[in-house]
Formats: sequence, C-alpha cells, structure tokens
Amino acid sequence: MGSTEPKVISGPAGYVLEDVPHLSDYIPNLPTYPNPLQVNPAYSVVKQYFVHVDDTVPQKVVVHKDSPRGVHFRRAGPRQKVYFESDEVQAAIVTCGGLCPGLNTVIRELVCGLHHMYGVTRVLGIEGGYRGFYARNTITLTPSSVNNIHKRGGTTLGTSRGGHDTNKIVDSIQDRGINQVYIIGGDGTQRGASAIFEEVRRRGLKCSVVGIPKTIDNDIPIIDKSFGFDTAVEEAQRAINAAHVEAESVENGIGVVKLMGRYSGFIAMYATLASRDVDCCLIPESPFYLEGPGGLYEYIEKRLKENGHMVIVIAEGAGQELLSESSDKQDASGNKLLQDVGLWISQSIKDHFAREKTLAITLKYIDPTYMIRAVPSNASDNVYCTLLAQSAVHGAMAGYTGYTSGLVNGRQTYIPFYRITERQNNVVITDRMWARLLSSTNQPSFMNTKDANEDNKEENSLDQLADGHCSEDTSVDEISHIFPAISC
Ligand SMILES: Nc1ncnc2c1ncn2[C@@H]1O[C@H](COP(=O)(O)OP(=O)(O)O)[C@@H](O)[C@H]1O
Ligand SMILES: O=P(O)(O)OC[C@H]1O[C@](O)(COP(=O)(O)O)[C@@H](O)[C@@H]1O
Ligand SMILES: [Mg+2]
Repeated sequence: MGSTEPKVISGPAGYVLEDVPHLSDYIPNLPTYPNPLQVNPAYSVVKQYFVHVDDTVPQKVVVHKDSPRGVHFRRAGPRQKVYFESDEVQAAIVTCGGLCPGLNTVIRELVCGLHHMYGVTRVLGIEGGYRGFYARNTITLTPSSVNNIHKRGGTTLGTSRGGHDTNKIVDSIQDRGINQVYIIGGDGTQRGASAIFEEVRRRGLKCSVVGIPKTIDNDIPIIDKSFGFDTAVEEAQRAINAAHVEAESVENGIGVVKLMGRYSGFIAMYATLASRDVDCCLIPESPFYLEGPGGLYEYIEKRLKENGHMVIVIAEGAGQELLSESSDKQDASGNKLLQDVGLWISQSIKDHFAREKTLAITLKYIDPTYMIRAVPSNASDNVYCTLLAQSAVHGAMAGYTGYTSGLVNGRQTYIPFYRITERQNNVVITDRMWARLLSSTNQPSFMNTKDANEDNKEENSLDQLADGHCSEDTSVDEISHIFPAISC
C-alpha cells in the first residue's frame, strides 16, 4: 500500500474540498455511537452546537466576482456521531521540536477536553518527544495532574529533536493499545506525524493520528498563525525596549536585537511593527548588504546623524550568506545549524565605524531568543490553545485521522497533513505587509525594482499553483487575522 491518496472532492463553481482521511476509509463496518455531548449539561442547551457534516471553510476569503469558489477545508467541531466509546479510548500526547509558549496549555486542554467532553479517562503522556514512544515509560495524565501547567512555560512532557523511528513508534502505539495520538510540534513534527499515520493505516489500526501545529517562527503554511506567536512578539517588545533605552541614552547609540526565525522572519517583522522604536528589521526573506550606496552602513550613518541613536532587529536566519564561516552542521532533526548573525552584525558594524572613523558609536547587542519562547502563553494564546486542543479532540472522536487541527480565516479546521508539510510559510517581501514595515522604519529595501518584479512573478506563480489565487490576496487575508488591528 503506498501513501494515502489526497481526498479531493469537487463541487459546483470551482468548489474544492481538500478532505482529511477517516478511519472508515480503511476499516470497514466501524460502529458509531451518539456523541456524549448530546447529554452533557454544558452543551445540551446550546443550539447548533454540532457541526454540520457538510460545513467547510474556504482557504481564501478575498475573492473577485468571477473567482472560482476555490479550496476548502473541513470545519472542525463536534459531530452527532462518534467512532469511539469513551471507555475504549486510550489517548497519548507528545510534544516535539523546539519550545513555544502555550505547549502546556494545549496538553492541559487535550486532557481536560477528552475527560470533560467525552468521558475519556485514559490519557498517556509520552515524555521527551518522539523517542519517548520507545525509549521511555509513559506517564498518566489526568485533569488534576495538568490543572496548573498552563501557568508555566515549556512543556511538562519534555521535548527533543531527532529520534523519529516510525516503526518503533507505531509498535509502541500498537503494544500500548493507543487509539488516539495527539502530536504537538512544528513542520518537522508534522512530517513525522504524517509518517506515523501512513504506517498506522498500513497496519489497519483503529487509531486516529492528529497533529497540532506548534511553531514560534510561524513557518507552517495554511493556518492563520501558530499558537504562542502573539506571546513571542509581545515578549520581544521587552528586549526591543531595552535596546532602545540603551541606544538613546548615549551618543550615537545602536541597539541590536536578535530574534528567532530560522527561515521565516515573522517574529522580527511583527515585533518591529508593534514596537515603532525599530529603525531597521532584517529577515531571512529579504537579502541585504552592508557596503556602498543603499547598504546598511550608509543607512546607519544617516540614521545616527538624523536621530542620534537607532535600533536594529535581526532574525537569526537573516544574512547567513554574508557570514564567512558557513557550516553544514545540522541538529538531530536535520535542521541546519545557523551562525550567530547577531554577534556577527554587531562586530561588523563596530569594525566598520572604527575603520572609517566617521562616527564614534556605542553598540549594545541583546540576544533574547530563548527568553521569548520559554515564557508561558499570554491570555489570547491560551484561548487559542484551548480551541485548537478541543477541535483536535472532536475530530479524533469523530473518526477523522491524518490531519492537523488549525485555524483558517478565523475558523477551526482539519487540514490534511500533505498541505501542512508541502511548503513553508514565509514573509512575502513583495506583499503589502513588508511595504508597511519599510514605510514604518524608513529602512532601505535592499532591493531594486527588477528584483522585486522577479520575486513577484515567482511568488504569484507559486501561490497560483498551490492555491489558485495570487499572493496579494493571501497576505492581506492572513494578516488581518494574525493581527486584526492592522487592517488594509
Ligand atoms: N521528515 C521527517 N520525517 C519524520 N520525522 C521527522 C521529519 N522531520 C523531522 N522529524 C522529527 O520531528 C521532530 C521535530 O522536528 P524538528 O524539526 O526538530 O522540530 P519542529 O517539529 O518544531 O520543526 C524530531 O523528533 C524529528 O526527528
Ligand atoms: O536551539 P534549538 O532548540 O535547536 O532551537 C532553535 C530553533 O528553534 C526555533 O525556535 C524553531 O524551532 P522549531 O522548528 O522547533 O519550531 C528556531 O527559531 C530556532 O532556530
Ligand atoms: Mg521546524
């Protein structure tokens, strides 16, 4: 049996549903049961609590008069029928990859959602990421054991990179009788979840495999934003404020702040837009250069002469091609290990002004990268984590599998794994949001018009292939949901 064929259903006027797999696709004659929420006092008073079986959510909400209806995803939420009896469920939860604010909230809400909504009492925690399935004992998770964990950063289950051995993991799932697996993690983790789903299906196991997208870098496509992102942007403000205070307190002061963002500069971009104290934001998607007209040094000199101080925010993946020592080293998951671009740029700026003797500068470098991801999630991320976790549980109970639970245009949906893992979410520098940033900082674009047109062509053709729409629509739409206050 090869990998699962995408379930794509077409309808009138260009309607397309990119559906998710269901246990009944490969296990015939599965019994169904009435959803216990029908008699749950908290939900039974709510009209239309159950999601209609045909409810779907459009990927794009900005359309033209003659646009096809386009791609849709299955709407998340409770169904009238479920495919598991409460006492039959043996759920397991695992967290993988780097930390992100909100991991503990998601764990808590999965445990409490299973327990309070569906009467599921058997929930196991897998410790230390994927390898915990086969290298560690499990721990029992109950509503009381997870009651306060959302107040702490990190993950109470522990996490790791590497160690994904599909067969050993599925052996462990099978041996322990696990029939719902909730896998919280980023792009690498979702690829791993997809491999687990394929193997579970190949073995014909009645086991729902569910991904919950975690990425502080906001680099997962399709979804409006990842949980913890707002918290990270908020926490980054503290570092930027410190850099600003240091810079404005001395003559020709420069504050440099390095933020996370391996390939996607979203945290740096939104932290810059939120702060208003940043004079230059450098991200991996926008190549820059140091010397000569239009370069960074020229801009720094101009800004210091105008204003006496400046703040530079740099994402960790920016400008890697400029660093002389490029390395092929990888972490245990196969992610490229990056050079410290913050240290490099700070030293380069100091060396430049010492050499040129045009200005006597004072530069302070602040590296808060791990601080912004180790904090507990803020109030809005906590609510988001709750909705994500509950949606994940409803889907598994309804027999869906092989999906990531995610927010699309403000609605909870189930997205097939292949759409989550096929590409990365990046800042599109030819879109309006990057233009807003450039006009807010007044920094050079480091780009000539020819480059911009070339990039625009590439992005548009990429997006048209993937989504049937142009990139402008994508960004406007996504952005208004990420930060509703910043509208077009
Ligand atoms: N292509 C892949 N197939 C299977 N497992 C993968 C794949 N890529 C990464 N993983 C596993 O997913 C886990 C997390 O991946 P990593 O890239 O470190 O973090 P993230 O999920 O946050 O991107 C690791 O245990 C890694 O082994
Ligand atoms: O030091 P670690 O744990 O490898 O983490 C560093 C990386 O983690 C990240 O926060 C993102 O990690 P994930 O892919 O796990 O979400 C990057 O921004 C950063 O490069
Ligand atoms: Mg990743």
